[in-house]
Amino acid sequence: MKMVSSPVLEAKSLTRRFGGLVAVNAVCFSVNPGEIFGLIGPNGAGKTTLFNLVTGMIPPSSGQMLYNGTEISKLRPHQIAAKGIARTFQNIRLFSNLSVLENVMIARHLQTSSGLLQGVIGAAAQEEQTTRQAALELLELVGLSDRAEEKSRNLPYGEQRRLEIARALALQPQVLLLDEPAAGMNLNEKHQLSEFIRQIRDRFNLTILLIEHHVPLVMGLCDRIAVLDFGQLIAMGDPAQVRNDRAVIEAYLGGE
Ligand SMILES: Nc1ncnc2c1ncn2[C@@H]1O[C@H](COP(=O)(O)OP(=O)(O)OP(=O)(O)O)[C@@H](O)[C@H]1O
Repeated sequence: MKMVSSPVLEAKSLTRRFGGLVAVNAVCFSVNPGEIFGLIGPNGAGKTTLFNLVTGMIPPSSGQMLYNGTEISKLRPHQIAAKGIARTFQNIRLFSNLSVLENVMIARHLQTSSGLLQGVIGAAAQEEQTTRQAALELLELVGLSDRAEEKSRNLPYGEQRRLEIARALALQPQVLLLDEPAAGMNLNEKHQLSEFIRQIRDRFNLTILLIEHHVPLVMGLCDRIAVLDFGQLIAMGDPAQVRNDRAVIEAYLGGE
């Protein structure tokens, strides 16, 4: 008999209003362990709002978000991150004056027992060394180890995006949310990114949600795709199902 695993994430009629606008409207979906789950839709469809709901940046107006079967909708963003849901942002958010290595180490400190303060004052030298080593390994993984001492603001855009992913991975998440990870990348970089996302999924046993406008990347990478339009989920399925869905073609793909 085939084992059916329970979902890592489950949205139950998740709704978010901004005044009269329903940015996310009674959205239901679940994401299985190890899936790469894509979220697409026209500008303003509610994709980032949905990410903000999953990560606790904003509370839902109604509905629930479950993580491993437990409701997380009322938790603060740092509590949700500590539980194992990490993210990157559409507009890169790095500590621009800190080095590449420090950007990753700071995230990692949040996960270690003695915490940020002790790490900074060096009270836990052993742990500091471990944190540094782990951060360097992550930089190696994203191909940035030779930029470790550079201030992050000096990196080109594509490298800043990869640094953001390294920083999110430093939280040792179970779930990783990527908001337009390929934005601003050329075709070759997009290809590499796609391969990289698969690699980190396999290596860290991640479940990945990603928002992405580049349709070929989404279709080639994702196991399943959800399509939002005006806050509503208009389709969900594997890439072939979504590509051939009439409502999706009308709302989104037709304009590509
Ligand atoms: N804080 C806010 N206050 C008011 N309206 C908001 C807020 N955040 C988002 N919205 C509105 O909610 C709708 C959904 O926005 P959202 O950014 O989630 O869309 P999106 O699908 O991520 O778009 P894009 O692809 O352009 O990033 C839009 O109409 C937007 O203007």
